Amino acid sequence: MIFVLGDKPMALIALRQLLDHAAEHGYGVPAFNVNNLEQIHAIMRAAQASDSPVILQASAGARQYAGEAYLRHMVLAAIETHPDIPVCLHQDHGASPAVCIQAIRSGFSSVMMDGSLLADAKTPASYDYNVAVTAEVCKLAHAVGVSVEGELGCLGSLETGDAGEEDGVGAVGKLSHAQMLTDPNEARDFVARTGVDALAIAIGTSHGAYKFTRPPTGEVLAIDRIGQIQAAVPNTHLVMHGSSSVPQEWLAIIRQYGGDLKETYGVPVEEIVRGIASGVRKVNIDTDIRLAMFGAMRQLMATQPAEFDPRKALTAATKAAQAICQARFEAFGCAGQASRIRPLPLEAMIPCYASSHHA
Ligand SMILES: O=C(CO)COP(=O)(O)O
Ligand SMILES: O=C[C@H](O)COP(=O)(O)O
Ligand SMILES: [Zn+2]
Ligand SMILES: [Zn+2]
Repeated sequence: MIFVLGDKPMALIALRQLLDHAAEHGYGVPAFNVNNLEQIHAIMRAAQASDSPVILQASAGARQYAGEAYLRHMVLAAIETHPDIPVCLHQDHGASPAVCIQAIRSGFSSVMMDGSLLADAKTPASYDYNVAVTAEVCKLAHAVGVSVEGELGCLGSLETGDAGEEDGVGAVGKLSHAQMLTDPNEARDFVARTGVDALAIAIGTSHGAYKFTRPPTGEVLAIDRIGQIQAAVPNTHLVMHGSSSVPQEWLAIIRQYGGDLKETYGVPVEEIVRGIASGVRKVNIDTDIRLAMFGAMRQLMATQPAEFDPRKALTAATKAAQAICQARFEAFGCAGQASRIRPLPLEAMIPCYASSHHA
């Protein structure tokens, strides 16, 4: 949506328009979680420096942390400050249609209805439940031009069967491999029955810092399955959750300055790039920003013990996060794309959803 404040145009974009562009030009867009001013600064500065379009995503927890109005106004401030950067504001892991409706009311241009779990965000849901809630959200969101991401399969570790609930979004207890790997045939049926614009898939990634106990092989990170899913739903944009790379450099800094993080490995950037070549268009990243910010703050506080201005620690954190964001924009092929996109008003998107799936 291009709208004008004073003499400044500003660009909010629907996820569908952004990912259609990414599909057409063969790149992927990182979707970074935001909770506060510094994370938004870091992402927007990295986007500005690399001419990249942006997906800012907020969890229900983020809106609770910041407060709905604060979050909304901080994102509006980002859009006002960077009028030439298309910004998609996306609800991450909406646990129910109600959460998605609240996000739409807040001005989000995209919502995720995560119906792979029940509304408690813990209990694996039936396929029929997932289809029903996702189709309901598509009907309501598309009517006002807002895009929808659905999810099929539960995120979890193929190494252990644990779903890993540390971020408050994830199944409890053990899951079977069948629950943790998206089935291509089911994906075809799911897309046809719901009308989702983007589909989050389960391929062995999980949220948080503890994804793999050793650098992942194809046994525990099923990148090859992405191609099979894409062949079944060639016009649907695929989404990888739990896609932090868990940089060993930041783990080392956190440990050096007193942190207690165990040995762990994330999703290598080159594996994400392979996923993008197979149809992944949105790549969710939260943990990497958390690790970089926390590492930078620990380092600053340990090395400058006389300092007491919180802005010093937060500036170090912002710079560390910005570097991670910029590296991901560049690796995923986003750099240079922002200036090639003309965001449409959400109203103009309404007929696009009704027409056959994706251009
Ligand atoms: O998937 C995510 C948010 O939806 C974030 O994943 P990470 O925990 O790997 O950063
Ligand atoms: O999907 C999980 C994201 O990392 C958000 O986590 P959160 O619920 O702690 O904000
Ligand atoms: Zn889920
Ligand atoms: Zn996620």
